[in-house]
Amino acid sequence: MGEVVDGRRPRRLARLALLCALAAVAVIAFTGPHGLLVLLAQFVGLALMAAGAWWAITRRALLRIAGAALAVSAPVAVIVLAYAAEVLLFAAIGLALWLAGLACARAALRAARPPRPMPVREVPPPRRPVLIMNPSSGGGKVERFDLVRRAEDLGARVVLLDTSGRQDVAELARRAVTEGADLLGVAGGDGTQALVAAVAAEHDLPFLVVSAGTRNHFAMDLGLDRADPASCLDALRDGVELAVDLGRVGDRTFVNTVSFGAYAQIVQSPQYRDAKTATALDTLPDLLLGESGAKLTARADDHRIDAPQALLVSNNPYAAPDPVDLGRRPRLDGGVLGVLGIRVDGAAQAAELVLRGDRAAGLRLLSARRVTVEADVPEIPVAVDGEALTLPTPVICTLLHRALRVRVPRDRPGANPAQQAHAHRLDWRDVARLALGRTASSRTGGR
Ligand SMILES: Nc1ncnc2c1ncn2[C@@H]1O[C@H](COP(=O)(O)OP(=O)(O)OP(=O)(O)O)[C@@H](O)[C@H]1O
Repeated sequence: MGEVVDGRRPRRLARLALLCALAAVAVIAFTGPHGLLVLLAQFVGLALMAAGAWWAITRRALLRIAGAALAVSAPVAVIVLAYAAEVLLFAAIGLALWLAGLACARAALRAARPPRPMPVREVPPPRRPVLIMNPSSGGGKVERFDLVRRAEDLGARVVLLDTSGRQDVAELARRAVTEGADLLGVAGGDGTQALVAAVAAEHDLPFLVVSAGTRNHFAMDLGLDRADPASCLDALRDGVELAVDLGRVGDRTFVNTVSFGAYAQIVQSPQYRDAKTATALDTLPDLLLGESGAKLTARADDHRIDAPQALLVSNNPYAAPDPVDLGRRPRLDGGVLGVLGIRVDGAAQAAELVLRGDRAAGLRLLSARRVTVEADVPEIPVAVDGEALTLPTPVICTLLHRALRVRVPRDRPGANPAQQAHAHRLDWRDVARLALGRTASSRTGGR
């Protein structure tokens, strides 16, 4: 299913992007020294905001309040300064032009290098599908979307989880296989998806994802509709198959992420479920300033990440940092883990992170086939697809390449290239090349 690419579209969009960017610069230049002063103040304001946020999360009592006050007042001060210097309107127009330029630049690169969709395979419909449904997921989406009746109408057998206790979901899935299931599916959160996906992969059975959880990150990156979980059931009658990777951490399977460090430690706390923000605010100062929590060292293939405060290992890398694609993976069949490590030691580094993004020294973005996490303690908290666990060190993460057959509906929003995440970082040199009618280079994000 090749898409016809109009060769002139990327060039037009790239020229429009450059025009918007130049117009933004011209508008600011037009305001003279006042405008330039406000522009400079914006960067200082951003740095102060980040420093204030750092103090707000790593200190307690008065220092915390002062930090929060700085984080809020810095951007307000920039707006007041722009107003006093009578350049507020021009600053707003300049910002709007700059954002429009960014949007056109991104669209130009996307048109020039459309994301390559994951290959699909034609398959006959299943005859004995079994779906495990969690009535508590997503605040009761199974009932709200009438998923049991709809699935049964399409010939599936539904196993409803009893959420009054903790059921062994993997065991339920294995029993369904013994009883002859030729497809396993889950309507529930990502943690439950991972448990059943492991059983499906073990038996080389197709797996069906119904986006009935709260976050549904796996469903999103498969291109499924998160707003309408019932649409995922279309895969039972008119489905196609994708072969995607499965992550392994120790002897467990994960579909999205494994998180180490501050986040994993916080979600372990018994108070976390009832009071998320209060627990995080209470624990973060000690965790981030190194007074509690294990000291981690990660090895991602040949790279070493020393003492990260937070480390995220993902089943395939996330898209290059971009406000539109943030939190999405362009593909799930690339055969590599994504690795993101953060180490921030003070307010100055927090400011650098905000101003320089993925170019900041405190942020490491890598891809690797194997990640080993060591610690100065025998066990560490690990969040696996959002589930809080404690694992013995060293913890090893690997990937099983294309180990899971996922049955998805033929028509799904994420199959549209315009909806797919982009793997490339926005580079204005590429946009300029496109505007001149040359092809953009094919660098990928990550370092
Ligand atoms: N194996 C299980 N047995 C019984 N109840 C379960 C089981 N797994 C989850 N639950 C219950 O179901 C609730 C919802 O869990 P689930 O992770 O499926 O959905 P969610 O939390 O809405 O989604 P997300 O994982 O995206 O946040 C949990 O709070 C838990 O009480």
